[in-house]
Amino acid sequence: MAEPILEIRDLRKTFGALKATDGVSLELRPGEIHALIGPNGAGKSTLIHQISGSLRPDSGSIRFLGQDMAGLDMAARARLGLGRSFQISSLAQEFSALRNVMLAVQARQGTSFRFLRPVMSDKSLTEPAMAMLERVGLAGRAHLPAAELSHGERRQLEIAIALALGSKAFLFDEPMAGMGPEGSKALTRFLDGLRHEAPILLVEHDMDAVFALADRISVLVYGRVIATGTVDQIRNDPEVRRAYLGEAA
Ligand SMILES: Nc1ncnc2c1ncn2[C@@H]1O[C@H](COP(=O)(O)OP(=O)(O)OP(=O)(O)O)[C@@H](O)[C@H]1O
Repeated sequence: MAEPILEIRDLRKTFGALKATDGVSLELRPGEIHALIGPNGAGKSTLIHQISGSLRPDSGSIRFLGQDMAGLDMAARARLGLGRSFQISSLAQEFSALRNVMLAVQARQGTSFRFLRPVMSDKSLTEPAMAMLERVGLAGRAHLPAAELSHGERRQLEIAIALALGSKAFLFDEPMAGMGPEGSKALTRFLDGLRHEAPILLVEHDMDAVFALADRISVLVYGRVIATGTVDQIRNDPEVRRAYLGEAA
């Protein structure tokens, strides 16, 4: 089997007496969407924060592309290709969608002396940025300020930025939240294709999206993974049904 892109071993994080992450191990493999589901407060976001580097684990290890992430901050992890779905507030709201993606292209190129040229006519930035916007279906909105985009369009823009940064794996924390049914369907189709570019660790409450997309699902309850398996295995797991899915699954 191919080497995992992301490998988490026995991760632990407590907040006072609360074991928010209680010995979690999981892997993200090339080409897969691995969904992380579980009830409110199970510790899904806490896990994502530890992987992205905004929260330090008490113990355990996180390896990305074979490298130990301990001691690396969020920016260093992003530079290595760990793409997080950004908080919407991190978009430069007054800048156009195109300009937002150009900033990411520029960050990846790490070029200097850029200031000698007018940025918006610099094709080495505009062309790749426009290509990313086309990929996520936002080319027609390229010149609108981020602030004027709809909720769903901002999500698409965040993904374009993650792509422009050259992400080798994506961490998405509830990308469907706040999307209408049409937006969710469109994003589901998009994520379906995105897995071939880079695998996705997907935290999501929308079970239709999870069941449509996931190659594997891990179920987190009280900070512990109680099951990992395919959609069918998880749907038919009696413990999962009891703890989370109920009889509706
Ligand atoms: N900074 C913090 N300090 C103290 N407790 C925290 C902190 N962050 C999270 N928690 C607690 O850790 C537990 C896990 O929270 P977390 O947000 O990771 O759950 P979740 O599975 O993402 O929930 P949801 O599905 O509602 O987003 C919760 O009991 C939460 O109250």
